[in-house]
Amino acid sequence: MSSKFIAPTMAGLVLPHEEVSQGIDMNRDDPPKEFFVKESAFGAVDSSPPLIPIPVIDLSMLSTETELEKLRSALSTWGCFQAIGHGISSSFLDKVREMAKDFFLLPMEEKENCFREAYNNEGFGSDVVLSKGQVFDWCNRLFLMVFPENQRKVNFWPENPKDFGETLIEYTMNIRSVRDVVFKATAKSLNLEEDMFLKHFGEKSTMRIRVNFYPPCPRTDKVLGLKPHSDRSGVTVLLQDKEVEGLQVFKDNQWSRVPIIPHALIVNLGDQMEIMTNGVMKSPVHRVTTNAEHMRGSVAVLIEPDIEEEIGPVEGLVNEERPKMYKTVKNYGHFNYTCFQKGIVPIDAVKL
Ligand SMILES: O=C(O)CCC(=O)C(=O)O
Ligand SMILES: [Fe+2]
Repeated sequence: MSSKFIAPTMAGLVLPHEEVSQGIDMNRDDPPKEFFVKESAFGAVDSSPPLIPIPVIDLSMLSTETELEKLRSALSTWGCFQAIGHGISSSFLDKVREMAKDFFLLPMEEKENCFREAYNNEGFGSDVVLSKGQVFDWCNRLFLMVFPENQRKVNFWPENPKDFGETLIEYTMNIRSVRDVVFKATAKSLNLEEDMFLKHFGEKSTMRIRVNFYPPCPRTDKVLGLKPHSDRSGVTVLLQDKEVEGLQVFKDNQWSRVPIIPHALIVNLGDQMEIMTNGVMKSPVHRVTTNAEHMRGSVAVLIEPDIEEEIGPVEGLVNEERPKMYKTVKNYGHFNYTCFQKGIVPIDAVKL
């Protein structure tokens, strides 16, 4: 029914939707007002708040009590950390970064083959338009299901760069091993059975990839690369740009810039892990600022439970002192999407 949309671009950015982009003077230097952030509980756009480093965890040391305790503390305060000792080579991480950049730098005619449909987020494009007055992100993304294999929509997969698909699959398989290590250690740090989270995520746990691309933006004071949000996933593993900063995490009522550690992967808990841990561990609110001179890229792998699995606080984390704080939900991804359409914060809607 809905056909692929062809939107004009501004400063190398595909604009969200024909309806939005119509009437915009493409020769102006300023981004359209639809990109200007509004006042919110998360304060103004500030691209240089304090650089308070998020914790660094060595995944190869998680067999020690000290590192396990650091993990528990990181996830119950920040909800995220920089993972080192993950076993993926720096050269392979660089290859993934290059592959993402090469795709975005292709001429628009080549990227058109991957354009998403108007109301579906799989494929390449800008924000899906969900409501009137929506503020748009200064970001284009390529969003693809990688696992389970039978759910891949290969018609959206780039044919160029040539080894895109192969690299993407290899990278996601590497991240699956990172997931297993993190889930087992997280369970252990909470005195739960080691396979607790892996079992709940199920055999058909999904892994989607979101390749984010932020072109330079002339109004860094008004426009965000990505608005404040917490991830809907169970856990997100993020490969940051090696040179251009932009990610910020909201903690204790203030934003902190996340420093670049070139070889690290950022592990970020999503809402579904906050629910499963009965709020012991956090799904942090984060955002991305823009940069006036440089483009920035990032590659996020979003790991979610099988949509048939019911997700709720796990046994062992609900007791008299800590009663059940979240409802049990199925297909949180869909629930999250409908909340956004109604302007509701998804995680708040499942709190008891
Ligand atoms: O680009 C980044 O650093 C963050 C991306 C992100 O938060 C997301 O894709 O959900
Ligand atoms: Fe995110």
